Amino acid sequence: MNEHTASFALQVREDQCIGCGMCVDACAYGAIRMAEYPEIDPYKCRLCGSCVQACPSEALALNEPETQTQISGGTSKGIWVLAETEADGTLSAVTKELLGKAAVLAEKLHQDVEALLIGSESDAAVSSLAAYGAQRIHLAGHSSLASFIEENYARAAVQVIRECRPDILLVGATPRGRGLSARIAALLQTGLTADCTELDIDAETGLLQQIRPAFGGNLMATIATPAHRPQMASVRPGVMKAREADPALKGECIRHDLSDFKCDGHIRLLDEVLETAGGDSLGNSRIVIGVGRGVKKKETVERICQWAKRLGAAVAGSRAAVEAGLIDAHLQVGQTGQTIAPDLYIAIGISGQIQHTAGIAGAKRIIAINPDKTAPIFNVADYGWAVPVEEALPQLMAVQV
Ligand SMILES: Cc1cc2nc3c(=O)[nH]c(=O)nc-3n(C[C@H](O)[C@H](O)[C@H](O)COP(=O)(O)OP(=O)(O)OC[C@H]3O[C@@H](n4cnc5c(N)ncnc54)[C@H](O)[C@@H]3O)c2cc1C
Repeated sequence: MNEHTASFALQVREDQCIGCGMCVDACAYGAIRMAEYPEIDPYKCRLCGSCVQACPSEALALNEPETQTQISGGTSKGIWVLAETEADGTLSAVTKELLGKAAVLAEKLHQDVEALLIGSESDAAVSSLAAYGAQRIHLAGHSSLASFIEENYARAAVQVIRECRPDILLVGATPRGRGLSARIAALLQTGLTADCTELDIDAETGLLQQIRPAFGGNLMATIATPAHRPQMASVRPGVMKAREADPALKGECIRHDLSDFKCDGHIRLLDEVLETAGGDSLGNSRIVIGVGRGVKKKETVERICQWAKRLGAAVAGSRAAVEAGLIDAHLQVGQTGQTIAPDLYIAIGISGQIQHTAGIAGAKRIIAINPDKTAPIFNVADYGWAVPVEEALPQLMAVQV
């Protein structure tokens, strides 16, 4: 067997290999190179099994359970958070929130909170990670990680994770984190529960309970990863609570040697374009006005936008409002849109289906404006006004702020 078999699911039985090279031809990913025996690149191999089928001498075999058990060995330790930074190098809000939850989990498991920061060694981010509770900060720096390329970041993360074997890895379900976490989980052959709304530890088994809405929000599913490590979960921004930062806290910094790190090579960054669509500002706004299908007219949405400007509020919308062309898709709030936690959410013409309210669960106060008194939005609203938007808006706009 070659060197990959201990940590990789595709085995090469050298004593059976006749050196025909049919596996090389069969591989659609260019993952096999013929030396004396086939050499598998674990980063390129997708475990599709084409080479196994093509091999006339049964010299290749997929051995998933054995590999996964080995990765899952009993030595996994540490609640890790995959840190994400903003363009200015500061820590993203979701990273702080995940560190807050990691501290709660770590206390239950008597383990440490650790953070993995890829590509950046920004002092601000490192001291911030420590201040928010990371006891150990793993830095994975390399020239090819200066810009975010998902494939390269995933490989770097996997290299460090294989070395340190964390028990749990939490990732922000941001546009970056979603793709990255999926790649990391696939490379490590472990499970990943995306978009968790709650995390806990099972008192009996010590397993991470990964809780999220399922079947269109009709039930809450609790998912566990009993046989693989790390147990991976992604969490949307705004769902968990960050703990207070303590600048006096100092974390241990561990720089990982990635000198022999090989980047994917398939993807080259040609240009970076600044995203100005405004979706980010939604997450940072203290007041958000949600537009629903009940608003009906574009002109009414424009008037709501004028009112929002006066209030210093951002405007978002329901999926039905997006589908009706009233609101841009990147401003959709809910299960398949953004999760927000403003101080005040004003829902206008929104019925309040679970798929929408899943995105505003963290809002401190909710005001609902809807002529239908039986609309479910009133069940979650702190204040309700059962009038049509056409009647409410002129009165709201007349109020001096
Ligand atoms: C898998 C899945 C994922 C989904 N993800 C999301 C998601 O991320 N976000 C999301 O929002 N939805 C999502 N949905 C859709 C969701 O189920 C609802 O269909 C949607 O939220 C309804 O939007 P709405 O409240 O604007 O429209 P409606 O349900 O049509 O409600 C319109 C409301 O406007 C009121 N109204 C009528 N006239 C007026 C008036 N003149 N003034 C004021 N109010 C008025 C009505 O009384 C009604 O309550 C998802 C659905 C599925 C199945």
